Amino acid sequence: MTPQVPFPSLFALRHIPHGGLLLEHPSPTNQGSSPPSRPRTLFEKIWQQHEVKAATADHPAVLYIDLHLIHEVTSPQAFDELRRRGLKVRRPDRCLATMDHSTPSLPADAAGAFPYVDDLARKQVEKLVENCRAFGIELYDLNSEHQGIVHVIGPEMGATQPGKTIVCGDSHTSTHGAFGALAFGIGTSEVGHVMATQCLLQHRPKTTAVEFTGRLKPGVGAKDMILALIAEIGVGGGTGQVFEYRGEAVEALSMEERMTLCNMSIEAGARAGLVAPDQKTFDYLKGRPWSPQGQAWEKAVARWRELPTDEGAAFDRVVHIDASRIEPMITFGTHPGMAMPIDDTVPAEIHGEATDKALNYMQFKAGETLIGKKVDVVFIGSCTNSRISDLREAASIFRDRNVAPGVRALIVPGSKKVKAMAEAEGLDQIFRAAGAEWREPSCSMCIAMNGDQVGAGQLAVSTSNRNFEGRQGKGSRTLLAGPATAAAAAVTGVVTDARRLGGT
Ligand SMILES: CC(C)[C@H](C(=O)O)[C@@H](O)C(=O)O
Ligand code: SF4
Repeated sequence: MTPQVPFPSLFALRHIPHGGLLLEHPSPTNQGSSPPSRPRTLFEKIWQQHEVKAATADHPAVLYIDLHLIHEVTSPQAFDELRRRGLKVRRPDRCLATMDHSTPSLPADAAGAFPYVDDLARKQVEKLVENCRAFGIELYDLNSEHQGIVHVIGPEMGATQPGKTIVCGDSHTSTHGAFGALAFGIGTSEVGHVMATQCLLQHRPKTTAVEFTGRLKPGVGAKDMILALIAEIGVGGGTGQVFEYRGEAVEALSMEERMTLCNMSIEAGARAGLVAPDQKTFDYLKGRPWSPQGQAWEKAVARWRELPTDEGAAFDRVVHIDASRIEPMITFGTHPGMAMPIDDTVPAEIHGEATDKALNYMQFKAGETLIGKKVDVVFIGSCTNSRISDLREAASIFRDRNVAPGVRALIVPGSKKVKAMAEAEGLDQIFRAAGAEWREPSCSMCIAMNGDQVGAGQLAVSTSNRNFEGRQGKGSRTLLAGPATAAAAAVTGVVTDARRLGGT
């Protein structure tokens, strides 16, 4: 019997902009857990391998967690709770901590002191050092060559691997799904729970296959794919779901682009996003510090090859997007679903929701184009777009050009490793010569917790993932876009379609 799919009304009422890229239908069959001989999805395989105890009528399932990523913002109360109860971290070897949110993007002074924005930020970071030491957890602190944004360093270190369950007290944990890991954000009390038990109580999500058919046009990337998807299905379109991104356009993406895609799954409300592991995944992971080595590597790859969704496996829902029709995207409003092709005009409503309140905040009018709007700040960074490929894309536009007068351009690599790689290639020289600021790894202006802010009323083009009111600083106005669009805005001083500039 086909179960009810829980969100048809949203789709029935929804306005489908840009010529209907999307067709949506529930797939014919769907059952709960059953014998392994039945074709299974990637999600089901990981879930079944990690279900310590199945859900009952009044109790969620108990799920074993392979990797717990930790940062300074959502861990202090969890550690306090362990202390209060006299508990240890059950598997410190399955935890990995870094500092990113409250950490300065400027280097230490000559005496080795870091320029924290305030005492709270300093205390948060110091507390993490103290807690990781006390509980025996590996930490990449500000002096470590491995430090960086939590969702950048996990994959980079090879800690993120196919088939793992990965959690972190952070909503963009979905990023790690790019490797075929079931990865999702958890709350602070759950952080404590996982620390103490290495398990988590979870309600089983539904599955959605997001099929990107066809190939992307030149000048269109993973950020555009995910913004196009969220614009189509809405910020609630993935609620209660795990997305599996599939199809030709997804297979063609690099691992870094797949991370960009999975990163913003949560912005559609999805619990997690997945891409099936393939040769690109294995090639990316081979030889990384946390990756299996020697014979263990061959065994792991053999196991990982079993993970992709079986032929004929059923999803609860299938969404089709024609990738060949996606244009470079930009947001115009105050959530990531308020996004449109960069050449379009600002709509008066989206998904049946009037946009007037958002447009009022953004100081835009329905019917106008954003092309040519004067920009104050450009931010290239965040766990969405701060990896080496993003910086290369941006550098190709900055090369032999200058940041436009009156524009502040801030470029923040996602990790120390990304920074070192970029510097080895001379990308920092390109950015600096253009007049951009080249910073130290941190979340920086994505969330404005470390003092890097967009001023009140200023308009920013940002490669990050959230454009909520005040997200980048009180009164800040954010346009989310990919690295090429952000770089093009920096060098022209206005919102620009990067394809018109060349260089990408
Ligand atoms: C601070 C943290 C809890 C938060 C999150 O969960 O995502 C942050 O990373 C964000 O991007 O808003
Ligand atoms: S870069 Fe931004 S979105 Fe990513 S973890 Fe940091 S604050 Fe959250």
